[in-house]
Amino acid sequence: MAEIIDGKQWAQQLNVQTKAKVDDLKARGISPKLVVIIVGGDEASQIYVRNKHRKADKIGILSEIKRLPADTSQEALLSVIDGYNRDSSIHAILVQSPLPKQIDEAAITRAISPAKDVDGFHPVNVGKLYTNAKLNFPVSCTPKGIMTLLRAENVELTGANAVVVGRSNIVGRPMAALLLNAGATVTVVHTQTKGMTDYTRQADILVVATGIAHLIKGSDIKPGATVIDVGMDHDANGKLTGDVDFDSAFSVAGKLTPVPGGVGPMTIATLMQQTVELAKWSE
Ligand SMILES: NC(=O)C1=CN([C@@H]2O[C@H](COP(=O)(O)OP(=O)(O)OC[C@H]3O[C@@H](n4cnc5c(N)ncnc54)[C@H](OP(=O)(O)O)[C@@H]3O)[C@@H](O)[C@H]2O)C=CC1
Ligand SMILES: Nc1nc(=O)c2c([nH]1)NC[C@@H]1CN(c3ccc(C(=O)N[C@@H](CCC(=O)O)C(=O)O)cc3)C=[N+]21
Ligand SMILES: [Mg+2]
Repeated sequence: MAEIIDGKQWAQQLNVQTKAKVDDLKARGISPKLVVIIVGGDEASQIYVRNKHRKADKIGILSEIKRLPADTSQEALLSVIDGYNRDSSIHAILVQSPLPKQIDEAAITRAISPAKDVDGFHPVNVGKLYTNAKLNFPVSCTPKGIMTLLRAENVELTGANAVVVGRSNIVGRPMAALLLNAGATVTVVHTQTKGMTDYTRQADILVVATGIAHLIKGSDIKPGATVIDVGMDHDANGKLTGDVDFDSAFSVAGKLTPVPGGVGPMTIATLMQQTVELAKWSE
């Protein structure tokens, strides 16, 4: 039977540390500030944005939500970003994905100042991550939060066989880079992989980020493995669930994150942590 990784509890611990850092910065006259830009009315996005806003408030981070209509042009969004890039009271900018079709996400990613890129999506920051630069720079919050979880849980990273399911810019790719930098042997599998479960069954650490509910079953998992479920999916009844079939995984895995209460809270806590880091690095 797996040990359940309590992401909520580890997130709370991180938030306590972050709050102390906010208090320190404030005593020195710096008030960390995050701006979240949301284009259109995607309901799931609204929930995440509200959660982020509430958490920032509790920790003492200033946060602003900029809501733009769904028909906002790319030019108009670029000009909003430019305003925030120039505003020295703002330390962190997040443009919530997904964006409407008329907007080129990659162009938006490149427009955010790398120094305010709290998602770590800018090619300059991705390059630093991929080259394992010994510098201060932001990293995508979900995989960075997963590394914090793995370390908090004392999961051996050096020489571990790590398999990442999914290759998105937000989760799979930065996750693979972080695990590689930590000394794991990393395999990334995706929709074009032949015999995907031959790989997952070798994984000491299995991170699943596909958006496919219950894609990974207990029989796809190496006994005793640490399984990190990033998925935020909905089952047939519309209930929030993960990419891992929890019930069958539970009897095989060594450690397992639940959905909700696993990776999600760590993502938000890491966003807060990184907002404060950006404020500090900007001094
Ligand atoms: N908890 C959190 O903090 C966060 C949760 N999420 C959740 O994580 C999940 C993934 O998000 P994201 O990475 O943005 O999703 P994307 O849709 O951008 O990427 C999904 C990846 O999974 C791969 N994939 C899809 N189906 C399969 C399959 N059947 N077998 C193997 N690989 C497959 C895709 O492969 P290919 O490239 O070949 O198409 C793709 O690389 C979603 O449920 C999302 O809601 C996302 C961000 C943060
Ligand atoms: N630019 C950008 N950056 C992101 O980081 C980003 C994004 N766009 N688009 C959407 C995804 C998704 N995401 C989540 C954040 C928190 C929870 C979260 O708090 N989940 C809780 C609660 C879920 C609930 O109960 O609704 C949990 O899993 O326990 C989930 C998912 C960030 N994302
Ligand atoms: Mg896809």
